[in-house]
This record gives sequence, C-alpha cells and structure tokens, in this order.
Amino acid sequence: MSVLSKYVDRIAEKFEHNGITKHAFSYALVTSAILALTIKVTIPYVKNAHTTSIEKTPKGKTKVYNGVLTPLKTDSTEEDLKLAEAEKLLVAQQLKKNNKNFVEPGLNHEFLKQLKMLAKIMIPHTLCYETGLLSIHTFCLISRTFLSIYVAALEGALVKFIVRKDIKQFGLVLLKWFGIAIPATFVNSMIRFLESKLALAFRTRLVRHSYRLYFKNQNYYRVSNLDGRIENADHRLTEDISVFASSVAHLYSSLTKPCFDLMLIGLALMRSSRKMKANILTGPALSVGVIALTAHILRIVSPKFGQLVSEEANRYGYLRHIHSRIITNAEEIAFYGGHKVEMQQLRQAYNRLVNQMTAIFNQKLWFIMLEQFFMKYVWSGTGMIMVSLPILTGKDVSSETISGTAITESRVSERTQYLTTARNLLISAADAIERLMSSYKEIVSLAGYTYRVAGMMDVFEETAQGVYCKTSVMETDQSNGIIEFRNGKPIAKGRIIYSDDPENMSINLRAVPVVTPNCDIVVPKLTLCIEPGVHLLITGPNGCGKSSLFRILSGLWPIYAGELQIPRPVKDVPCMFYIPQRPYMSIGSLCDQIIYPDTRDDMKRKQITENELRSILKLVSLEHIAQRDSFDVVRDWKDILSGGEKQRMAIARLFYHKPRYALLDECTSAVSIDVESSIYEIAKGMGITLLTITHRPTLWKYHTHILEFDGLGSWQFRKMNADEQQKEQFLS
Ligand SMILES: Nc1ncnc2c1ncn2[C@@H]1O[C@H](COP(=O)(O)OP(=O)(O)OP(=O)(O)O)[C@@H](O)[C@H]1O
Repeated sequence: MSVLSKYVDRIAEKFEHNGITKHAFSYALVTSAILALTIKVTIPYVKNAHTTSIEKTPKGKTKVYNGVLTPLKTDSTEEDLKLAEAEKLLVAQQLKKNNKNFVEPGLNHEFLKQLKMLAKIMIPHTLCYETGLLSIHTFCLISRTFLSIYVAALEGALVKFIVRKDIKQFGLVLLKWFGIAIPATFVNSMIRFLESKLALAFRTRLVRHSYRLYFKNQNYYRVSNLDGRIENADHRLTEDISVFASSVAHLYSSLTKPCFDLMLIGLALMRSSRKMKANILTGPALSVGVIALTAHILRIVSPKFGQLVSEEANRYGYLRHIHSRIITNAEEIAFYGGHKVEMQQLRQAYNRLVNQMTAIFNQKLWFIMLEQFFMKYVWSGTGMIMVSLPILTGKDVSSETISGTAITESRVSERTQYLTTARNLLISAADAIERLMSSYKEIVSLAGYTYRVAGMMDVFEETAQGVYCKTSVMETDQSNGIIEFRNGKPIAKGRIIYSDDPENMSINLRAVPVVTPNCDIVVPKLTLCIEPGVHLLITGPNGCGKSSLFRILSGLWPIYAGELQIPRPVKDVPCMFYIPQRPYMSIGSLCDQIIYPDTRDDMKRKQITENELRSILKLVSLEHIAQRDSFDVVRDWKDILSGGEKQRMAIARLFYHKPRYALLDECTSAVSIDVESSIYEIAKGMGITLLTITHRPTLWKYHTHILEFDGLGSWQFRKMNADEQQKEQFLS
C-alpha cells in the first residue's frame, strides 16, 4: 500500500506542475475507482436483464442464452461442443415452455407444497422412528436453551461476587459453573448426533421410496429413454437426496433452536429488566423493529439461491454423467484414441460447473457483506441500547446518590450482575437471530434441492403411468392422425391385452404403429399374428424399426394406436425373453449370470441344480468357464468374457428360462456359425418360438415366416418359401 501511495504522490506532483492540485488529482482518482467498481458490479445485472435472448448464428442455427444457464466463453475450436450445448439448452427451454405451470425454485407456494409432499414420505406416521428422533432432538434443543440461560445467570453472579470481593460465594458459583459444563457439552454433542441420525433416517425413507418408484413399470428405462425431463437420475437418487435430507435435518435444529432461544431469552431479559424496575417493553419493541426492518431489506436484496443451487446440482450431475460414460466406454474410446474429444467434454462440463459456482460465490460476497453489517453492527448497537435502557431509565438511579456506601456498593454489584447476564443473553439472542437469518439462505438453497428431489418423484410417478414429456420433432399435424396429441403431449391410445386362454398363446398386433420416443413414425400400421411354432425372421435396412418392434412387444415403448395381444406370463414360464446384441452381465457369480434375472431363491424354488446349470453351459459350449472359475465366485463378467462368450452366456439364460417366445436381436453375431446352428436347433427342440433379427443368411433355414420392412414404412409378413429357407446354399 505504501509503495502504491508513494507512486500516486509522485504522479500527483507531476500533475501539480501542470496546474492540477493534489486534491483535485486525488478526487479524480477516487471517482474513477468508484466508477470502475460500479461498472463492474452493474454489468452482470445489465447482462442478466437480457437473460433469455435468442441470437442467430452465422450458420442460421439458433442459440439460446439464459441468465442461469449461461454457456461458456469458448474458442472457435469448441464450436461443435458449443452448438451441442446450445441444443441441450434449447431442449430444456422448450420443456420449460411446454410446462406452463413451471415456477423457478425459491421460497414460494410451490416449494411448500413439494416440501409437504416429501415430509409425508420422510415422516409417514405420527408414531414412527423419525418422530421419536425428532422428539428427543427437540427435547435436547430446549434443554440447551435452558442451560444457556442458566450459564448466563451464573456468569452474571460470578461478576457480581468479584465486584463484591466475596471469595466464598465466588468459589461456590464457579464450582456450579464447572458442574453445568458436563451436561451442557453432552447436550451439544447429542444435538449433533441426533441431527446426523435424523438426516440418515430421512434419507433412508426417501431413498426407499424413490427406488420403489424407479423400478416401478420399467421406470429406469422410461425416464432416460422416453422422457426428457431428468438428465441424470443417478445423481438425483444419490447426491441430491442426501443433500436434501441433511439440509432438512440441519434446518430443523437451526430454525427451532433459535426460536426457543429467542422466546426464553426474551422472557429472561424481561424478568431482569423488571428486577431493575425499568420498562420491560421498550427494549424488546426496539429490537423487534430493527430486526424486522433489516430482515426485510435482506429478503429484498437476497439473490435467488434456490435457482442457483439447483442449477449447480444440475451441472455437477452432468459432470458425473460424463465421467461415468468414459468409465463405461473406456475400451472403445481407447481404441478410437478419442481422449481429446472426451477430455474436451469433461473440461467443458467442469468449466460450466465452475462458472455456476463462481456466480454463486460472487452473489454471496455482497449479500454476506450486507448481512454481516446488519448483524454485527446494527444489531450490536441496538443490543447496547437495549441493555442500557433499564439502567438508564430504572427508577432507583436518582435515589442511589443519596444512599449509604454499603447500599451503593450492593446496587453497583447488582447492576454489574444484570449487565453481565443481559449481555450474555443478548449475545445468545443475537446468535439465535443470526442463525435464523442465515437459515433463510439455507431455506432458499433447500428449495433448490426440494425442487430436484420432488421433481424427480413427480416425473417417476408420471412415467410409470405412461405420461412422457420429450421434445418432439414432429408437429401435431404431421402425424396424419396416427398419434393423438393433448397439450402437446402424445397420448398412448393403444391397448395391451393379456390373454389367459391356454388355447390361444399367439401374439397379435392389430394396426399398431411403430413410433419412436421422439414421435417419429417408423411404421404407420403393423398387423400380424405370431402363433407358437411360427418362427419369424425379421429383416430390413438399418433403422427400419426391427428392434423397435421388440421394444413394443416387450412393453418398453408405448403403443399410440391399435391393439397388442400377448399371452399372460404363467408362473415360472416367461412369455417373452429378449436377447440383445450386447448382452448385459450382472454383478455376481457365474451362477447368477446364467439364472439372471432370477435370484438364487428363485432357482431353488424351481428345483434347478448346479449340475443342470453345467449342462446348460455345455449346450452353449461354455463348460470351460465353469471349469476355470467356481460357480460361486463373484467376478466382473463384463470384462472377463469375450464378446462371443457373453452372447453364448445370454443364450444359456434363454435355455434356463425356456420362454414361449425368444426375441433374438442379432444375438449370435459374434458366435461361430457351427455353435450358432446348434443353439438354434436346441432352442427349437425346447419348444421356444423364435423371433430373429439377423443379417446372416445361415439362420434363414430355422424360420418358417418372414417379416420384411422396406425402411419407408411398408412391410410384408408371409410364409417363407423353400428357396428362401435354403438361401444360405444359394449364396455360398
Ligand atoms: N431411444 C430412441 N429415441 C429416439 N429414436 C430412437 C430410439 N431408438 C431408436 N430410435 C429410432 O427409431 C428408428 C428405428 O430404430 P431401430 O432400433 O428399430 O432400428 P433397426 O431396424 O433395429 O436398425 P438396425 O438394423 O440398425 O439395428 C431409428 O430411426 C432410430 O433412430
């Protein structure tokens, strides 16, 4: 600083030679500094005023800039990423626009409604574990307040006896003061312990409830594939729920304790004011007035923490999503050498998070400054007036001067005691109010998490019932009446009928359109009947809707029109079993892989032995795996097995479950032709009806019927002729 001021002095002297006085120079310097600061502070607000502006890029693409979701300042090499980001924002914007009732997270009616809904999940009954914890917690909080008042009174007495030079009494009170320290520290520690227990209990309730919803009606698939509202369900299910539960538990103590403190301390202060024969209402009235005014100002200038925090959680979730994608696809990325692109995406996601956090820090800086000014100075000043009022206006002030020395000394010590006790109580009260005020910030942040957690549950509830919200590329009038829209959302008008008739085990599609989650109509109307023994080969160009048909048959995609009739699954015999090209390997042992999705208990119930599993492995030429590894050792099968082995393991599952229909989606593309042939023979021998998507001519001979898509929406379902069944021979 001194170096700077010397430097400024030297420049000012130079200006003095040109007729500008040192004073004038200093004024100019200070004015320009203030001006610069004003510009720095106001520019972000001016920018925010134009929050949602849509700007045309030179390529004609639309970029959306939102006050909260401000995109990164990136250089031209990141153009593609920028566009992708802008597109993501556009989707988010449109979703918000579609939802007319959308309210930004904050302290409002919507927040209270959502909090009430979550509270019902966290505390389901009047008499439950959580209410027990809450009662003990409340008891500890009240005890702590009483202890604080008692300690303040003891400290007042200590000072009184010091002023009186009464060593005996002083020693006694000091002993009491030490004695009270043991329960006081225990209660303090208990409060923290109970707060953590409460947070964990709330979290457990919420997690159980959301897991139930997440796995209801294949929601884990629907939320990410058919609905566009939740980007990273995993982050909401783990991080957001945890932060929300901790925040609620913390808020309970940081709201109730200051309230008890204020109530009891107010009463204690009034009592001591009455003792001093002063007016008991002036002080509290003054403090209430000052606190109300400052609280009002703070509320007006408070940034929208709820919205900011919600967006921060969003960006954090996205960053974790990118990380997990890299872990999942590490091998593919490494083969491609795609680290540059992946790193760029990671950086981009991290920078967006940093931007958001910086925005929050910046907003907090000014807010905390104002908050501290009110709490540390304005309130302390008011406190001083409050404490001194009873002494200054007390009735015995004038009589004191004419009293004897002993009485005067006693009154002085009484007043010192009052002052010390009142000061301690006021410090506690100020602390309580400060905590109440900072709780406002916490409440607003909580609103952000409440919005995310409650929003997630709402979406889960809706998707479980088949209500989806995804930006559709298609306009209502483009669907040619195939899809019906209501409030911009497509309605799944089609029916699924489960037939219980043992004589009729066929799968029937009557005028069912194949429609993607984006509402693209791949096939306008599909009508076919697949009876047991009708081994169906499905062919057609890429993207013509072959796999989509399986998704519809499995109930993953909604049916927008027509009727689908499928046999109801009978106990232990599934109706359909789907095998994809890249089979899923679950966490568990070799045995768990074969019986998936059955559990060991299911296997025992079905009375299937380990030897039977070994013979199933033999059927798919995987017996060497059982010899190499024990049946019960848990391994990461995704990495241990080769592509072909994984496919054979999936076929082993098919042989274990023996469903009526097998939906085979190029599931033997990595299996050698001889093993593939034997697999098909065995499957047919087991009485499983095959529905196969394949590009391999070697498999045609195992089928009786063919469903051909032309890729333009048309299809043909017919019996295969003998020539077609021998297609392999013609080609070879
Ligand atoms: N989750 C999804 N969201 C949106 N569109 C999808 C989704 N899955 C598939 N589609 C679209 O649906 C159309 C049909 O896809 P499908 O997977 O049925 O093709 P396919 O005939 O099996 O092709 P392939 O032979 O390449 O596997 C494609 O245009 C695809 O882009």
